[in-house]
Amino acid sequence: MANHTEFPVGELLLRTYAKPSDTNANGDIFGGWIMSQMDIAGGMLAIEITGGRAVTIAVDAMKFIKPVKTGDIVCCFGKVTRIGNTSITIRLEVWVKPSLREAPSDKENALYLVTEASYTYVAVDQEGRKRLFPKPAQPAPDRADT
Ligand SMILES: CC(=O)SCCNC(=O)CCNC(=O)[C@H](O)C(C)(C)COP(=O)(O)OP(=O)(O)OC[C@H]1O[C@@H](n2cnc3c(N)ncnc32)[C@H](O)[C@@H]1OP(=O)(O)O
Repeated sequence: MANHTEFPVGELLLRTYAKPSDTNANGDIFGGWIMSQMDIAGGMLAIEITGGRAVTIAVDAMKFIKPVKTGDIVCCFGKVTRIGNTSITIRLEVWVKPSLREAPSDKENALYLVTEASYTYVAVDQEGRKRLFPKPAQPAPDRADT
């Protein structure tokens, strides 16, 4: 997978927080909940870029790097890495800002990478059949990259 950097890839697509109801018996957040947030985040970008309905066809290279705790602020960043005829692939990263209760110092309060993956979406019509979509004139904005 891509090299890890100090900064998130692409733009901020979704920001939420992890609730006690999203935890497993160890008190860590379920991987499935994180995958779901990533799917929602990438799906919104896919709809924007393909100009209509889009469905998830594949998830690749999913890696859970660090656990997420209850109260953590969960930020999904994404960047389009491939545009096909009917599909697009988006690299998604989840970065966490620890719960303020547990992060007394500035350093501990910094964002850190917890999960990464590539999600592929297919543009579909109202009947759920794949559809062609016009390719964007230029790559999607990459506001978080400097
Ligand atoms: C099961 C669920 O409920 S999952 C949750 C939500 N997702 C869904 O419901 C999607 C269910 N899947 C489907 O309905 C169908 O697979 C469809 C309509 C999305 C696509 O059906 P098909 O016409 O058979 O797709 P096809 O195999 O031709 O692939 C379409 C595009 O996806 C790409 N693709 C297919 N498989 C993969 C894969 N494993 N990884 C990456 N891209 C893939 C193809 O390369 C093609 O892209 P391109 O046109 O840009 O070159």
